[in-house]
Formats: sequence, C-alpha cells, structure tokens
Amino acid sequence: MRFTKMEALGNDFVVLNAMQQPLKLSAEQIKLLSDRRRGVGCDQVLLAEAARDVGADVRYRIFNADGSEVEHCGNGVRCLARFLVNEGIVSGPRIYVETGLGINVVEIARDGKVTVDMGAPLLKPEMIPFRASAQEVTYNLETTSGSVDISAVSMGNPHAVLVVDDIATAPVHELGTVIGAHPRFPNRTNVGFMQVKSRDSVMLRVYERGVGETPACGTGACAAVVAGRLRGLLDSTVNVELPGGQLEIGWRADSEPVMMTGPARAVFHGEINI
Ligand SMILES: N[C@H](CCC[C@H](N)C(=O)O)C(=O)O
Repeated sequence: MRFTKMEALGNDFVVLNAMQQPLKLSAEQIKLLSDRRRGVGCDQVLLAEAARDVGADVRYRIFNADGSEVEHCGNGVRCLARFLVNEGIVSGPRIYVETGLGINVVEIARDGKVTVDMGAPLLKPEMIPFRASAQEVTYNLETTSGSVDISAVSMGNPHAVLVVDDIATAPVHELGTVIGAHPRFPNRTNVGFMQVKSRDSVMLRVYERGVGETPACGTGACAAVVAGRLRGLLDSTVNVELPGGQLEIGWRADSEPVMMTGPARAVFHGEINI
C-alpha cells in the first residue's frame, strides 16, 4: 500500500489516497500504520476518498492512532489539501474538503501557508457532546484529581479547555487522561491547557483523544481561542504557540467561522504491506 507521510508543526500523519478505489481499513490496520516501531508511525491516518458532495474536491476521513475514527483534524486538513496539490489531483489555491460535518474551504498561499475556514464552533452541550444542564462559559468538573473549571467546545470534535498559569508545569498527562475519559464526555474528549500571555497571544498544550500529548493540535488551537474569547480573555485574532510551532487563529463570535492559518509539509512517500 502506497502512503505519503506528512506533518504540520510535528503533528504527523500517514495519508492514503483512496480516491480511485475504496479502501477499508480495520482498527488493527490503523494501529499498525500508526505504530512508530512496527509500522510507519503517526498521530493520525488520513484517508482521501472520492467526494460525495458535488461542491467538494475530496472527502476526508480521520483515524486516531488508537484506531478510532473521528470527526475532524485541523492540522490534518491542511496536510490533505497540500497532498492533493502536490499530487496534481487539484490545482488550488482553493481546495474544498468534505468531512462528515460539511465542506471546509482550504486556501494555500504563495508562501506555502495554509488557511482553513474551520466553520463555527459548536457550544451547545448536546452538540459537543458534554453532559450539562445548560450551556455555560465554564463548567466545574469533579475528577479523581480534584475539581477543575473547563470550557467545552466542539470544532466537530470535542475539546475541554483549561486555563493554567504555567504551561510548562501543567499536569497535562494526569489531567489529560482523567478529563479525556470523564463520563460527562460520552465520546471522550481532547484536553487543551492554555496559558494566556496577552489578549492576542497564548501558549497551548493538547492531550489528544486517541493519541496522548501531541506537538500541535489544530482543532485544539481553535477550541482554545473560542474558549478564551468566551471568557473575555482574548481578542479576535490570536497567535497560538504550541510545542511544535505557531498557528494563527481568528474568530469574532457566535456563528462566525474560526479561521486557522499554519504550515503543512510532505515528508516522504513509501510502500507498506499491511
Ligand atoms: N485527536 C483528535 C483528532 C485529531 C485532532 C488534531 N490532530 C488536530 O490537528 O485537530 C480527536 O480525537 O478528536
């Protein structure tokens, strides 16, 4: 099976082109592809399929390293668009990527930066999904590690966001595992730890659902800026500094789309027998 290895700020992907012929992968095969010793190694596997929507260039499915299929991947959609242009499948600069939730418009600039209209955040608890009696800016969550205040935001995939004083010493693994599997998140959740530096600059670490901590998380950066704005801490354009590098996130309010700009890079091509 031919694949392309790609990365965005160190969040890495195995991209498979199934646009000509359908490809059905078991959870075991996804885990093997993702395995950094026995397979290729990646955080997520991205499957490019023939678009179903006439307005789209491609349909795209996302699988975490644990084999779970998920709704969206911000760094992944930038890499997918880059892949389609590199392979000559589309000419760009605008690429229309169909996910299970609709079409994302992706634009590749001359300098290689990729901007994505990520759509509007989903904040109603039932849309995240998150068990709560009403929609709030923050929720108090009782955990086995004590009670924490979180924001709950969906970018198609669920995110819990915490504001911390010092990102370097934040208990990312401990709280990431406890909150990520919390029963109030029936589909589990990604967990973001955000340190606010100023109204237009934050630092962020994300403990990703189905993977663990990654060097960068695109939907996590979007969710963190939405949470920060709802808390009155951030302006409408924010530089998000992740361990793997920077993303620029813009969001005004309400049903406005979240705009994300960042890099995407092909690393190598290969063949694997799985
Ligand atoms: N782990 C995420 C999917 C990948 C998100 C991340 N890699 C991104 O760039 O948005 C989830 O289970 O919802």
